[in-house]
Amino acid sequence: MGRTIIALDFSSVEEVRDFLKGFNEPVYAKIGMELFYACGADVVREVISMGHEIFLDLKLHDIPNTVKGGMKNLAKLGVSMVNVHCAGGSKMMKAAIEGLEEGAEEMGASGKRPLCIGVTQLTSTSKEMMNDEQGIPGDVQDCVIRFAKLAKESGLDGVVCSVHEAKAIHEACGDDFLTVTPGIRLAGDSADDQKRIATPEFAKEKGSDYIVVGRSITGSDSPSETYKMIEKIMQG
Ligand SMILES: O=c1ccn([C@@H]2O[C@H](COP(=O)(O)O)[C@@H](O)[C@H]2O)c(=O)[nH]1
Repeated sequence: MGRTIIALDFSSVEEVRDFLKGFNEPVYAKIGMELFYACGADVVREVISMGHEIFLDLKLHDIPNTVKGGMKNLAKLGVSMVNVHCAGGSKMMKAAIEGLEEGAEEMGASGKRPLCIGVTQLTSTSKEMMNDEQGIPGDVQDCVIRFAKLAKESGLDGVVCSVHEAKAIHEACGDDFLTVTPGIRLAGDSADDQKRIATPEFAKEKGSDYIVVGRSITGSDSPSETYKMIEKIMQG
């Protein structure tokens, strides 16, 4: 599977089917709140049955017991990757892993624990927002590294961060610790609501393990050609 995860930010299964029809190869697809809240687990099962791999981006953030129960059920869907907010703390992150392990175990031989990654600071968050609204002083990178270390200590497999922090995270947490980086834009694209953006070329240079690309692919004239062009950069 590739290193470019396509964000399926649609509101109906028809749009998903129509979009994926244009791809003649299995892709790594991300299902987030918009699609999941509209279509539920059925759309996850359907996209998996088409041969695609799924990052289920629901960003759990609740008390440890609730996150554990939620993750136990998500593990039974057959997705490859799920996530939590690191701000939920180490107990919550450990509970997430326990839930995933229990869910995968209940699936028997067919159940492999999904990878679990922690959202550090959203790529739509700037230094000013972090300082003034969240009340966290300092640079975004310092906060992101602190969360990444906490996620690693809690047993997570990696983090969601921006490309700008990927290299420092690998230095602090090791090359095996995954960096999954949204906020990707092609040269000339609008940043939209994203603040910490980067091109696929820069993501490759900084060692992002996976990039997450939504609108630059879904809004392009030829999504499958744009995907192939981006994936070629990541594989290069
Ligand atoms: O910090 C984060 C975490 C998740 N996302 C998600 O990635 C995609 C990005 O979409 P674009 O259209 O490429 O901006 C979207 O589904 C977000 O929910 C993120 O952007 N930043």
